Amino acid sequence: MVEFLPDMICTEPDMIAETVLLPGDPLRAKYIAEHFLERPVLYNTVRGLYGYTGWYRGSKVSVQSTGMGTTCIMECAYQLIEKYGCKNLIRIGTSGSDNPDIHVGDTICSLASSNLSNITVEEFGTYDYIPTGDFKLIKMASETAKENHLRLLVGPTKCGDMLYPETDSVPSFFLNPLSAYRFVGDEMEGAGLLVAASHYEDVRAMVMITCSDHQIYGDEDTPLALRESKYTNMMKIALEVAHKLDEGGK
Ligand SMILES: O=P(O)(O)O[C@H]1O[C@H](CO)[C@@H](O)[C@H]1O
Ligand SMILES: O=c1cc[nH]c(=O)[nH]1
Repeated sequence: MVEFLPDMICTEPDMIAETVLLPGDPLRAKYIAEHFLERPVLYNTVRGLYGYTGWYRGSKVSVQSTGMGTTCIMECAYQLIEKYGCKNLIRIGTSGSDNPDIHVGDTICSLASSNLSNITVEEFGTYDYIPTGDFKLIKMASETAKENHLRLLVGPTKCGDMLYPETDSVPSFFLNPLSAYRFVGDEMEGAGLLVAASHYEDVRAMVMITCSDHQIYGDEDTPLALRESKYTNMMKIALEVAHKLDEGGK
């Protein structure tokens, strides 16, 4: 077993389920545990990264908050996989978007996470590695959304280290050309999770996000206080996928 210091997740070996939902925000983890899970147990409070395990429709499911950024989610993913044997990692985050076809509240599933963060440069050098979501999980999410009459948009997303890039401090070539590629969402952890999971043959990962604010339709933005609780469609789809995986992936 690889030893990680400092630990981000400290609990007993069998406390965490094979399928883990991963919101960045610890209070979103708390909301899901309190509103969707039966008999939830808080198993982690290290660094305020709440982690809960409970039962959803008879299936054991965990919800572990990751904090913000690719480094945090990668460390969480490695610890979940190496120390706790987790197999299915599903991010459930929030995002911005500069795509005119996307609106605040839309639920998105990332096909591939185009990476503006330094993590892949460090690992792959000039080799253009493209972090992609697991096909089986994406297919399950897509079918689950359809079965439940929920809208789910599947497409490429962007992952960067800056939440609010300031136009006066970032060169315009960094910002503008990318908006022409019609990424469906823009967040800060997706590529980290997909790269971390790609190191393990038997681990699957998927990135789901809900658009919480929009670069074109700024008047639609979700108030901060509602960002823990508002994205229930994404939560339901992810929990149903976790349940299906527990039932044998049907
Ligand atoms: O809502 P979460 O999951 O934290 O995700 C998004 O929200 C944070 C920025 O507000 C970043 O972590 C971004 O990726
Ligand atoms: O990463 C994020 C998350 C929410 N909204 C954004 O604009 N970016």
